[in-house]
Amino acid sequence: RACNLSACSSKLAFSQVHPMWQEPLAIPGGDRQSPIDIVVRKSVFDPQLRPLKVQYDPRTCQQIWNNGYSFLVEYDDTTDKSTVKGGPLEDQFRLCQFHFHWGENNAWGSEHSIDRRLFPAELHLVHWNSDKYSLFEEAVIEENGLAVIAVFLKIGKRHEGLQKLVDALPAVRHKDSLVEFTKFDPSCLLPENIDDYWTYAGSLTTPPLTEAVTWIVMKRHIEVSHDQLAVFRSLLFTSAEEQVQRSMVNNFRVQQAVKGRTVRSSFT
Ligand SMILES: NS(=O)(=O)c1ccc(NCc2ccco2)c([N+](=O)[O-])c1
Ligand SMILES: [Zn+2]
Repeated sequence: RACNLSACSSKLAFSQVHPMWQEPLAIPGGDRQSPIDIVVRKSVFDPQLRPLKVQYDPRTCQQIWNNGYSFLVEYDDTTDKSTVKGGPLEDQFRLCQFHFHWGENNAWGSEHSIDRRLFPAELHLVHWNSDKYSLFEEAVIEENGLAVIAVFLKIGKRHEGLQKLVDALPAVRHKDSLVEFTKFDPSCLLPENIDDYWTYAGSLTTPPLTEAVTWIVMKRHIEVSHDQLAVFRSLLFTSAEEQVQRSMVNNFRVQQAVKGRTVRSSFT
């Protein structure tokens, strides 16, 4: 075991962090890109925003895989068992996956920021409009196709619910690795209060960057321990076959221009 590890460590020459991907020159539309900095004093309270209604069934949880950008926990979205509605949403949206973005240290890592404050990591719960479309792939190109709930992570006490996920990560260390992962209820990753949020019209933050997302950014963060987040950083961008392994860190996109958009708040 020890000798294998030493052979393994000599093979893994860790290079410095590369930009995750080249920002494309032409972006579809380009006037509602994500992520953004949310300037609190410029956000507009909208009393018509209703409370979010989140209904997740842990039995729809299927697998975890490393797609070379992040690790994704994927849900069975062939029925309306795990959904979100209300809030800024006119329709019902089905949960298809959740993933995170994080930094190489605790000073940064989130994609959105609040008055320029960055967090060490950010959770994205991705849903697609199942009232209007029949597949995620159809919804991802429509302007009202997706709804992503974003939750900031702060370093603090250990998050008991997250630990089951953290324990599964070594099995998906390399890009394209996948393991079965079941009976995980992602509502344990939501803050107690989900009534206070900001919402704005934006895009996917990785290719294809389509402007299909109603963003719902939670005002309240959740806490995870330093050690739990360190396991996220033990993942790799690279597949097992690649000579040079690169740590999966700083997998966030640079912030984009607000371009006249209004960020609404559900609270005063
Ligand atoms: N950081 S995010 O929540 O905006 C985001 C980004 C990309 C994708 N997917 C990339 C994609 C879509 C179609 C083909 O490939 C997803 N997602 O799939 O949930 C979410
Ligand atoms: Zn994301």
